[in-house]
Amino acid sequence: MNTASAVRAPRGGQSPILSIKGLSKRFGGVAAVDDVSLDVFPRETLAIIGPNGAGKTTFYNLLSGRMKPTSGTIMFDERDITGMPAHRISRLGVSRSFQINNIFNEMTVLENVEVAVTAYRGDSRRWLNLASRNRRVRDEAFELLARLSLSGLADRRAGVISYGDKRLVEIAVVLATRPHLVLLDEPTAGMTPDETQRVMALVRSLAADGDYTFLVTEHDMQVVFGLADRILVMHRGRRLVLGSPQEVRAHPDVRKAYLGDEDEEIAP
Ligand SMILES: Nc1ncnc2c1ncn2[C@@H]1O[C@H](COP(=O)(O)OP(=O)(O)OP(=O)(O)O)[C@@H](O)[C@H]1O
Repeated sequence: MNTASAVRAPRGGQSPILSIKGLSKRFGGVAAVDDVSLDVFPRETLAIIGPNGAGKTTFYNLLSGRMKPTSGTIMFDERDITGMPAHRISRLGVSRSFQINNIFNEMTVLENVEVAVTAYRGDSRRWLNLASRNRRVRDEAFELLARLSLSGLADRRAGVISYGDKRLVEIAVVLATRPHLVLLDEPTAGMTPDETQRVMALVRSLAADGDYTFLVTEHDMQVVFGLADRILVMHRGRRLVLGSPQEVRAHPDVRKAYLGDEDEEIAP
């Protein structure tokens, strides 16, 4: 059981940070996302699960602006972001990490984070001279690396660090854009058990201390049940069940439609 969920579960009266109504995306005859409505509350961690083809990736593509929905609305922080281009959504505070590593292998770990900090800042610090601007970017990048226990790797070339560390650097790059809503795409895929534990501890501590709301797609049920305050189960594009880990684990439709009869898969 996720003990943090009792503290961070959405409270009555709290405004959602993300409010989705009747969201659909069709590809010809296929409804990849089919009339999904959902509220996500500040500082909760919501896992999105479902079998292959359930619509998880398409759902992320709609939220991050990579695809425009066929119908429905997406409100983020009380602003309508439906169909907005990805760069504008990212500027508003929605950031997405990808399953595939997208950091620069030839640069050091620190430089990778500095690039992200600089890109986020744009020209907002034009008034500073170059030296102090660089120093501030470096300080912020160092701070992020420390937060993720990556300081020891700051001067290593990103191409030579372990796969698990690369994924953590990627999370640092995502956080450098100062998001409020973070979309994590299979954050522990391909990781060793130790690396998986590190990522889980990191997400838990960021969710507990920081001003972050996480959506997490993940196939590893131990990770899902270990991290999530609530779980959305998708099936054939539709919202099948939304509830606490306990509710989802006990729900007969989840076992039938998603997990089949393989009970051990849902019991972490
Ligand atoms: N660009 C596209 N063109 C046509 N069909 C698509 C496209 N993208 C997704 N689909 C279809 O939409 C459905 C949902 O796919 P999606 O990739 O969103 O599912 P998923 O839950 O992310 O699956 P997985 O766990 O395998 O990544 C599938 O039937 C898929 O074939």
